[in-house]
Amino acid sequence: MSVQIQSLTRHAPNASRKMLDDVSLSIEDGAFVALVGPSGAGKTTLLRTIAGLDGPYEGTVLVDGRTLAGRPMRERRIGFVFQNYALFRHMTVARNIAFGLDVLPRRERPDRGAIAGRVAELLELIQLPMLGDAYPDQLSGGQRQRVALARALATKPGLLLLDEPFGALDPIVRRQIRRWLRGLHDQLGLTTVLVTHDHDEALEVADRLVVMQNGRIVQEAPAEMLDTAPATPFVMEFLGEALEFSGRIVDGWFLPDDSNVLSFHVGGGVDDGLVTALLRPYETRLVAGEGRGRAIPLAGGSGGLRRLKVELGTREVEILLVTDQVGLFGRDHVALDIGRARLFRDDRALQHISLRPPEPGHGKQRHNGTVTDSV
Ligand SMILES: Nc1ncnc2c1ncn2[C@@H]1O[C@H](COP(=O)(O)OP(=O)(O)OP(=O)(O)O)[C@@H](O)[C@H]1O
Repeated sequence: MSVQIQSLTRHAPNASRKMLDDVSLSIEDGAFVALVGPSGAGKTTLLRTIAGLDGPYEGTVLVDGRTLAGRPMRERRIGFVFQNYALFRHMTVARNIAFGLDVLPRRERPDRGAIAGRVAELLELIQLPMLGDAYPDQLSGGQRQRVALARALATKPGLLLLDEPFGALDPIVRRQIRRWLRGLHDQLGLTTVLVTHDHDEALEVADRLVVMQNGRIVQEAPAEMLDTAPATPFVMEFLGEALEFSGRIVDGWFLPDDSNVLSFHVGGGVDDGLVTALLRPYETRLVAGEGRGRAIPLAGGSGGLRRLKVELGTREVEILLVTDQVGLFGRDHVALDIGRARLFRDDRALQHISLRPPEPGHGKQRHNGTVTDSV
């Protein structure tokens, strides 16, 4: 099932504040989309609006090309799972799963045998075939979460809306269940929208991320694209630790304010002026024999990366460096190469720079008018 949202705005009840502010989003049939962003960004509000649970709003929300208004819940083919999975404690797992079918009007309700068959099928699907007679209190958190998913799937929805469904689980179970969910999504041909705070979770499970902030969509893109070409500094920082360097563009070069950071060529067509450069700590490199910086190894680091403190003179930054640069640790007279930085002006990316392919000879840096090879 597809979802089309056009210019959606929602105000907080009895307030002029906008919970959603001119949101437009298109989710194609079969997509797995994650809504991410800080607390209060509007993720839950957007999800509930897609489900037709709340109103009123301005704009258009179409599910499979039709508005939900006036369509009874059971015709909408939408499954919902919330963080507090709220299974009925006095009902067995099987009765919980069957609930959505049991409450259908008589003429639409499958007969008892068909419901029992569907429940058995779903118990297999969630890999808990023996637990139909158990009660929720007898299950682990991860098992309960799978039952909640089975309950949402009982009426064969085409669209699955998940609001922080794994929030209460420990990290290991959380990782297992999200992989399982992704498999289920593919197997059943669902369209899934997942709200999560956790960008790692979103990156692992979803095809596309929608980053929200203050009721607006800041950027929507496949995960890799968000990291290579974040639209704003907020997106860059939301996705992981980032180092910030201020500077200026002059004649196609980025000239950093820190004297022990190397300038780099950004290509033509960029207006001169102030910019901010952001990059990941593991995207930096050290250049020996240039500048007056000092690199000091720190404890920690993983995956073949060592953590270092680099004293730049006016400030210090912590970077991650591949261990084969070990010869530089503890050396004076180093400079920092930040040629992989994304550049921003007025809080917006200079996209043509961020998306530029690596230039041949990357590593040739000009510093104080000279060109050196970086390590
Ligand atoms: N019933 C309500 N009345 C007034 N304001 C509300 C109501 N529900 C949500 N809001 C406000 O709308 C904004 C968006 O809230 P929402 O719950 O959608 O954010 P969220 O991104 O899902 O946050 P979280 O990650 O903390 O769940 C917030 O500023 C919140 O305070």
